[in-house]
Amino acid sequence: KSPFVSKTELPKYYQPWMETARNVPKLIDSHSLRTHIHQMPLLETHFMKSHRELRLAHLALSVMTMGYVWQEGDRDTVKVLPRILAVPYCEVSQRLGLPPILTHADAVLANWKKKDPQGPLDMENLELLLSLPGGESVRGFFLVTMLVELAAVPGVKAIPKVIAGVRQGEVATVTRALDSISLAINGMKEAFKLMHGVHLCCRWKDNPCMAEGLVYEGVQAEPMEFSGGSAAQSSLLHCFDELLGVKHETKSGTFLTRMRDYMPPAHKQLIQDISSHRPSLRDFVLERNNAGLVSAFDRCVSQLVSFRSYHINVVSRFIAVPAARAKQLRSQDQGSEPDQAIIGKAPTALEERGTGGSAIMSLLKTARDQTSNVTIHGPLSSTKTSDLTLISELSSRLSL
Ligand code: HEM
Repeated sequence: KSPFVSKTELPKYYQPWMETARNVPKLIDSHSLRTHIHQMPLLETHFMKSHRELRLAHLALSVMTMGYVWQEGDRDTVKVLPRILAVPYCEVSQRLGLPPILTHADAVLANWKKKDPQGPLDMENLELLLSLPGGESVRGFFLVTMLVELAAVPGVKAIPKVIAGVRQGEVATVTRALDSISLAINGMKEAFKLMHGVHLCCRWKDNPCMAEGLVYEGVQAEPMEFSGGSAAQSSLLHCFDELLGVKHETKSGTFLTRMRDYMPPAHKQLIQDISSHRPSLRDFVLERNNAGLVSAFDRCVSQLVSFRSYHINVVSRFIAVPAARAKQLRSQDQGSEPDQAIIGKAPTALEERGTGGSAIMSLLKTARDQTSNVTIHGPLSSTKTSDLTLISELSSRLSL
């Protein structure tokens, strides 16, 4: 079987889950999802055998849980997830080694299918298996992120070639494999350009609307806390960072390391394997001091920096600027009608976290700058210019 196929159906026994999960946006619209979930049967999880079935079940249970918690927006969240969801959700999560919350591995990696199975993997021919309220913007957000993942595939496949080449001392093999990686990272940035909106997945960790976390009824009496879905949970950049020897400083490093607990264990293991190989790629490049090899290495770093710069621009455009604008309007407290529209659309998550906006921008910027530090021929001059204008425009608004 091709690895690029998501499971789209569960055994018939699980129909109540799949039917409810497919209707989450509609049931939220009619404010009836919670009532609907209370009427579902408590299902056993042992009829699911394969990894892909479990991944689809995790996705379905995650979507229902997100809908259940946020049905009334962030003003009326719940403190307890009923056992009908909580018990099977935690069982499935445990079998997969994933936390019981919607992760990148659910919303993006296990959540798509081709409309025409013979057709291409592109936006027109892809659809989500399950969605959340937000229509086209949710579709675009998850599917474009999936296309970014897809663009990275030749790069990920080249990593073992780099490692083998380093072990065997083959400069030409390593150079060629590094070229595939920089090409793939460039492709990731190109795919990212299809992104036209945002969707913030909510969390019950460090979230003022759910300061006490969430009790998973029938699992444990104490509330649990989990971070929300984010592409920081994608293994891609972690893999490339480890290969190139990028060392993240304490704060962003702690965050990124925590995000690895939100990945399927095999992904986390891959990152660890890449990081533990010796001699390290960077040491090999320094030791051989071959001009072609050094520039292939530096091109990879440069592409990774450029991807992170583009990401910073996207986050500025879609989150930080609208959040700052909405905050400003809200503090004036009497917006005109168009102003109210801006307030309504802005992602409140950042505003309400107070310093959250600037903390996130600073985390992203630090991660980008740490990447730039691993070049052999010194920090990259081109890296800081592309988002400089936006950042300085933002600085005044967000006191970065
Ligand atoms: C509209 C699209 C996107 C927005 C608004 C966005 C937003 C964010 C935010 C706010 C963070 C900070 C950490 C957090 O709160 O989780 C973050 C981190 C991160 N995001 Fe995105 N993101 C987007 C798309 C993507 C895509 C498509 C990728 C690549 C697959 C990606 C990869 C990352 C990575 C790797 C981090 C960790 C920081 C780093 O390693 O540089 N993001 N993103």
